[in-house]
Amino acid sequence: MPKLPTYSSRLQPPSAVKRPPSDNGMDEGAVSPEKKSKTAGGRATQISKPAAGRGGLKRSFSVANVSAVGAQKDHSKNTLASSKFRSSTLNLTGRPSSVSSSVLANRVPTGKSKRPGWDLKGRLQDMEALLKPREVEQKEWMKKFEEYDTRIEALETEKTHLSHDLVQTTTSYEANQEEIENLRRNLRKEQDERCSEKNNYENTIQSLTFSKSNLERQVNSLDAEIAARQEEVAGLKFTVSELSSTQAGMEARLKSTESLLVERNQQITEMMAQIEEQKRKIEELNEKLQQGEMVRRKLHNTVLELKGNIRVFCRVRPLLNEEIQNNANSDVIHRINFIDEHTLEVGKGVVNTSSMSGLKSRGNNFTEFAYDRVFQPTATQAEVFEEISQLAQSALDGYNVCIFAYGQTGSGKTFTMEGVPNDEELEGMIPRTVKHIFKNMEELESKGWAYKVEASFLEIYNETIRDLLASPKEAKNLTYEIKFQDNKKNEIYVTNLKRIPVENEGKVHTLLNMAQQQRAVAATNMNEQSSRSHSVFQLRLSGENSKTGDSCEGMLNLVDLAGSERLKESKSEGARLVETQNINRSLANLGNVIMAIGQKQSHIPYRNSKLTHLLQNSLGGNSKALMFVNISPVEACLNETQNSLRFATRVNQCHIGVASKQIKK
Ligand SMILES: Nc1ncnc2c1ncn2[C@@H]1O[C@H](COP(=O)(O)OP(=O)(O)OP(=O)(O)O)[C@@H](O)[C@H]1O
Repeated sequence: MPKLPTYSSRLQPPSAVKRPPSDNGMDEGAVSPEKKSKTAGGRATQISKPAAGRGGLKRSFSVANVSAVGAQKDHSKNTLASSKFRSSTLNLTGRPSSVSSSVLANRVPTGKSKRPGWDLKGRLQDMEALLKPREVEQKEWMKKFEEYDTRIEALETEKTHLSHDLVQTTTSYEANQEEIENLRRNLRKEQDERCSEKNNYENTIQSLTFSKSNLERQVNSLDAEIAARQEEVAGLKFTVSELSSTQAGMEARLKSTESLLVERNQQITEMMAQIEEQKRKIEELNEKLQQGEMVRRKLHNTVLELKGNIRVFCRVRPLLNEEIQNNANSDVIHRINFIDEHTLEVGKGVVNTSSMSGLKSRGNNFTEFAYDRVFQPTATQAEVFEEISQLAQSALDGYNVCIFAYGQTGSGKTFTMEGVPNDEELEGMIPRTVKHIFKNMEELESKGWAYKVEASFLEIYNETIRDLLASPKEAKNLTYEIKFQDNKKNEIYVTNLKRIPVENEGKVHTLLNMAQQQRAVAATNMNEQSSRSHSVFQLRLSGENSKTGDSCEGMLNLVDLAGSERLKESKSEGARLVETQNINRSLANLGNVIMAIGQKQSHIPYRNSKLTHLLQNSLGGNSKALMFVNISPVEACLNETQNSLRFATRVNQCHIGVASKQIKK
């Protein structure tokens, strides 16, 4: 495309020419004053600028009055006119401009000489000749400009249309975008809904599938059940038919049974009569049994009476380990001869063990002692109890029974009475008696006897009574005195002393353990030894016979006496001396009481000691007593042994009368 002609600042387009607003939004009036002033000063500024938006069309023009880029078509027309005019501008100095000169130089007819200065006419002709092609050229240019203008106008119009289209397109694009967005949103919503619907359907399908499989299973089991029922029905049908035939047989048998029944009824009536006869016989036998029991009791009592109401058993304990060592490692007892099961002899002579008979022969200075029974060191607890078990029976029959162990300290009294705790073989007379009593109580139950058992356990130390079944806290500030229950019954009791009901054998063991603990506490607190006190275990047995209406009340006293050392032998002093004196006094009084009873004295000195006072009812005429005299086999104890044996002999010689049964009133 040809370049647009430039405008000369000096050849401005007519001011009347109407100019459109510039492309960049600035109209002619928007030309800065600075530029206007510059233009007014006649100074022209050449600006060469690409005509943007005009299809790459470039124009070069003066900005004397027009500063806007991309002038409109009117403006273009004016500028073209100016350009035509400018092109023909002459240098007023009489010389053509450099461009025009060359052009003119080109137009001056070659071969003609240069007109002289004065030939103005000629020169004017030359110039007109030169201008003529210019005018033609100018017309062409004008035509071209007009074409350009038309084209520009068309382009402008097209542009306007395009802008309008663009706006419309943008609007519709935006509307479309919005609609698309809406559609997308709707689509997403729809997708979500469909998705949740799909999940719901899937869940429903799953549960339906599960239900279906369940139902299938049910159907299967029902099918199986139906099959089983059908089988059952078939079986039942078979059974019914069988039963029907059986029924027919049964009916036939029933008829025969009925006749048999009549026969049997007759037999039963006969048997009933026989049973009545048997019952009568049983009652007769029961009566005889009761009478037999009474006879047994009487005979039992008579046997004991024949044995004597106070009996004495002597028990010699074995040498203990330490004593064996001191006895030249021998368990041979040198100072005691066992003659038979009733007799022994004790002395300082030499025992001859080499006699032909095998029996130890009597040496010099031996004294013989005879008792109801003599137990050698080898005698077991069970063997000893065998001999006293009848006394336990007497307590159940309603007698007062007293079993006591007498002997010096360490002679085996406690071993005999209590034995070794928790060792069945070595348990002593108290636990064995209790066991025997409860066993007999059970047997007597079948004969109509029911018993109530109460236990007390006390200790007499220095003539003071202490309750071994009461804790120190319970016993605090309590005094224990021996009193008569009432004058009629003559029953002795100790004030504040605990009486604990005993339902079984086990309870008695608990009480024995409790008593042992109390003794241990007392021993620690008061620096005393158990051997320095008398301990008395009492069992009250009240029986009633629901068949015969009989009743009885027995009392069993099991006494472990304090050591019987003589004052001289004990060499005690101070508090121990007082203890020993008290013990000796009470033991001597026990002997005196027994003597007085034996001699049937009018006054029995029961009240001279707490022990005899307490045992008054069990040492009197209507009681049965047994004394163990416990003997130590140690040579060094020989004197005490002899003293004990002498005391026991005195007791053994007493006849304390005929025991009488205590009938409960
Ligand atoms: N028959 C026996 N068999 C075996 N050991 C016995 C026998 N008798 C007593 N003993 C033992 O001899 C020792 C003294 O016995 P025990 O304590 O019974 O004498 P005690 O006369 O009660 O003395 P204390 O008056 O001091 O209470 C104990 O170790 C005991 O186990």
